[in-house]
Amino acid sequence: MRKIKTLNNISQKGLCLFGKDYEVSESVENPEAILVRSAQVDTDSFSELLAVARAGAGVNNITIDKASAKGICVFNAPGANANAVAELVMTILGMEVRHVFEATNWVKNLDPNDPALDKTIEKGKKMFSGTELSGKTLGVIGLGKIGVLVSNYARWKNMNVVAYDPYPSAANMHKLSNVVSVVKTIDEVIAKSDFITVHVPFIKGVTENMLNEKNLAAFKGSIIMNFARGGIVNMDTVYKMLDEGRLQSYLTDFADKKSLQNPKIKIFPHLGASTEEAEENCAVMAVEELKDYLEFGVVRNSVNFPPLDSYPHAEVKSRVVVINQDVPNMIAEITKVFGAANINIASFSNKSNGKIGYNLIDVETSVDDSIIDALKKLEKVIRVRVIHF
Ligand SMILES: NC(=O)C1=CN([C@@H]2O[C@H](COP(=O)(O)OP(=O)(O)OC[C@H]3O[C@@H](n4cnc5c(N)ncnc54)[C@H](O)[C@@H]3O)[C@@H](O)[C@H]2O)C=CC1
Ligand SMILES: O=C(O)CCC(=O)C(=O)O
Repeated sequence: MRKIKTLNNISQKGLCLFGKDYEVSESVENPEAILVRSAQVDTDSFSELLAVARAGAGVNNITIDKASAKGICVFNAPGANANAVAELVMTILGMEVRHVFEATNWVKNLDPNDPALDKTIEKGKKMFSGTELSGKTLGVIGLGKIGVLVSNYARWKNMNVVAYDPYPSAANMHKLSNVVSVVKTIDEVIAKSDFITVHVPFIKGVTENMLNEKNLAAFKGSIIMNFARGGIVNMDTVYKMLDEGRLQSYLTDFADKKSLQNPKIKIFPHLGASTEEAEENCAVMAVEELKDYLEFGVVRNSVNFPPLDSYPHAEVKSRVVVINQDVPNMIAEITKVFGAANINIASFSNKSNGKIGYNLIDVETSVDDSIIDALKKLEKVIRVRVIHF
């Protein structure tokens, strides 16, 4: 029985794919794999752990470096919740420029017994007169799965879009509307935008404080949105800009203590991915990734291991998975162990990503413990396991 620990609420649509050979619950001890959304995972706390799957995009809640050092594969679910976030961002932006949050709140707090209620409402609505999105410029920082969708939705609303991403992927760029203006610096986005939205991962020391006092000095627009992660936009700068009237509002999925008190900051409860569709998509993708990894050693959508998507052919009896540091001569060292034991290798697949070397060695016989021990003894080998068919 394979043991899977779930943290957070994971959609049944994904969980039911595990099947009868899996014990899946929050209370599982010594799990082989963890399925998580936003909870913190310290991979060093689980001695048997082979893999962690994030049913979502951001992996800053998982100790990736510790995981790599122990040969634990970490997956995410790229794009599976992107539409949910993109729709929410555009919805909230549309509501904000029309002052919908304040307006509905004002109506709700009127005296229900006021005989002139209709008149009061008609008279008061001028307080909430807004602007339109059409013709305004949206700055998009990060053109990944979410940023591209946000850009395209903004174009459909007849907005101008100016966007920046230092590492755009071809797959994402092919999906981007060809009238989006892609610029080479974040400063250009800031200078040209009426509204800014960020869609990059939080990476300490890299995207941390990516929007800050220095570059936001050039912002002449009114709204900044952060539905990516707290820490990407420098909050001291936001408070200062709001106080000085240089910013109308800050809309975010991530609260900090001080922001709760500020009426110009609208905070949502990390709501971006909370749709039935996104939760199902993420859970299904994450469970499929975990099952393929545990049952076949296949690596798809890992954030720390190289991709290796190869199933064994019908005669294969054992698949040996060797995870090593990505240094020269490892393939020779590994194959030598099989040669010395006079075992024919039916198939050898190897991929590396500069940090991790990942090998799948298929044989048509069983593999005894002495081979595994010899592989484990190789310097720079991090982890070895055998999958029997
Ligand atoms: N509020 C919520 O519920 C959700 C929040 N998120 C957050 O949104 C982030 C983005 O999600 P996706 O678009 O799905 O991820 P993605 O991986 O498809 O896109 C991220 C983009 O950021 C870019 N990027 C990386 N480093 C950068 C840097 N230093 N400067 C500028 N761009 C950089 C990448 O090149 C990539 O194009 C996630 O990492 C996560 O933190 C994601 C889903 C739900
Ligand atoms: O699972 C969630 O609700 C959060 C989603 C998220 O932040 C992500 O996918 O990065």
